[in-house]
Amino acid sequence: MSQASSSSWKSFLKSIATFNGDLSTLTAPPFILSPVSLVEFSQYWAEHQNLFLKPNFIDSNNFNSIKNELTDKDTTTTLEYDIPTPEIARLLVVVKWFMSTLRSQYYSRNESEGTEKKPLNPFLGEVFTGKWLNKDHPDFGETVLLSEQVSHHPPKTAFAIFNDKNNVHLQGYNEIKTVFSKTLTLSVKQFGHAILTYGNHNDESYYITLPALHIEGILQASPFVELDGKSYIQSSNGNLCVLEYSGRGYFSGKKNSVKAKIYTSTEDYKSNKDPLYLISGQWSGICTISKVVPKASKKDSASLNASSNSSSSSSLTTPIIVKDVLFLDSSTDKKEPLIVKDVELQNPLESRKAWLDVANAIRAGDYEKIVASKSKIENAQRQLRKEEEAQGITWKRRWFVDVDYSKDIPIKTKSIESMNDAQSTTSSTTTAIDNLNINDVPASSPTPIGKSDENKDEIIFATENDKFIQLSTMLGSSMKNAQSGTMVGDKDDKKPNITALHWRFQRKLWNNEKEITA
Ligand SMILES: CCC(=O)OC[C@H](C)CC[C@H]1O[C@H]2C[C@H]3[C@@H]4CC=C5C[C@@H](O)CC[C@]5(C)[C@H]4CC[C@]3(C)[C@H]2[C@@H]1C
Repeated sequence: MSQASSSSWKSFLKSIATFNGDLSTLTAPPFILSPVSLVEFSQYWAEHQNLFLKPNFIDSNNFNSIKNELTDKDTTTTLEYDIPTPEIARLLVVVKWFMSTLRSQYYSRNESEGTEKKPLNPFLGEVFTGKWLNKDHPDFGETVLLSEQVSHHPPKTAFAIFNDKNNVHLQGYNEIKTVFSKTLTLSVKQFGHAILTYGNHNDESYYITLPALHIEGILQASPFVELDGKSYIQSSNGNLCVLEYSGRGYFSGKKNSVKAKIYTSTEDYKSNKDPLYLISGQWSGICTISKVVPKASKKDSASLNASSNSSSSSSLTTPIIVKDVLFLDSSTDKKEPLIVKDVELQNPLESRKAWLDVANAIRAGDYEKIVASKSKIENAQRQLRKEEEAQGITWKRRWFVDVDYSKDIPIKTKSIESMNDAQSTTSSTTTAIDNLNINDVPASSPTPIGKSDENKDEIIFATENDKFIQLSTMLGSSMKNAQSGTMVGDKDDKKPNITALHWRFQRKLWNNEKEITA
């Protein structure tokens, strides 16, 4: 009997009818449950270590060699035009890395288990750590992954991925809001973002917004993700990549379709100029790249039109797409395995140890045991919250703090600047925030608006040269807690009383960590 016609799936679909927005209230049948917790999903940001670290090795001496990697499988056809600058070469590889993460993030359960699955809902304070050893690439060195559930109501996961040998670090956080459509498609809006920094290139940074998505196929009990709308990669050197997603029936009629356009400035994008490159295909498979030869400027085309017949003038008004060559095949690009400690060596807060009984029950398809072992964890959490409430304290986040970017709250540069002076040469504020001691925020500072009830006392303030402020300003995107990719002036950006709190990694907290190792 197909799963779709099973009575358990039918009653599950009925329960969706009364869905209240909190996914954890839905008890899905065992076959759709994943034994993996959502806190593990942060690993999907860097499984392609070769692409994640490569921009670090691209500089003014070797940047044009990227062309040799943008070739067709027959390696005879390469991208015809030279890469214009090292910055564009690095952005092309950052885009290649980002597109490789999409297959990991949104397709890997389909690949390994046949369909999308419902992940375990992490408890507050749940952590997941691991390492990519990169043994085949001594020049890479190790990359560390830290992931922490910084909020349970609503669920928010913060992550930090760093490679000290090459001074490359990625940090970010994610929150989702979900709603079912009448056709039982689950629409998912993402909140949060990621910031990628290449320290060896003068802290060159990339602000990465998170795409919206929806889950199709729930009715047929074979769910899969489709990405929607646009997402952005804004570089601190001005270059920009805009990605646009669609499913079957849109641009190419294929599922998991994506079009990415590379611009040398956000202004070019906003004034509808031609992109430098067009990358298109499927984020779960093959994408090709083409050089876009810009339309002639109005003046040129007018003079040329005067001397040539009308047929050639049409060639001056539309960009010429020069030859598609292979950009990325995310289904074959090599993944580096993440090394995770054995469960016996894990702390009780570490995901695979905490969920061990539940994960085994899910793998055994033992419904009663799933319910019993899950409620044991949930009851223990409820008890913890009650005790904290009674003592008037809140759960202490381990490696992340909530930074307030509200413009209307004075940015406490004094105390932070004096902190910075003490640190001598730090340039980027992420370092300042990394080393900021959250007790240094003046007690007199007003409690910023709209604190979530789980983290009243962990707010620190942004400082003026914060990467997030710089990059959001370049992109023109909202710094508030609006859906990822919202632009300043959009409806969501103008909501009254909307907060501007974003989770930030504090390296000092990890350096002082005594109980948990990567
Ligand atoms: C709730 C109804 C239900 O259980 O239906 C079962 C179906 C499996 C569909 C619902 C689940 O689908 C999962 C897909 C998950 C997203 C996958 C990838 C990411 C990217 C990552 O960086 C952040 C998290 C995110 C957005 C996952 C969020 C949770 C999703 C939507 C799961 C759904 C519960």
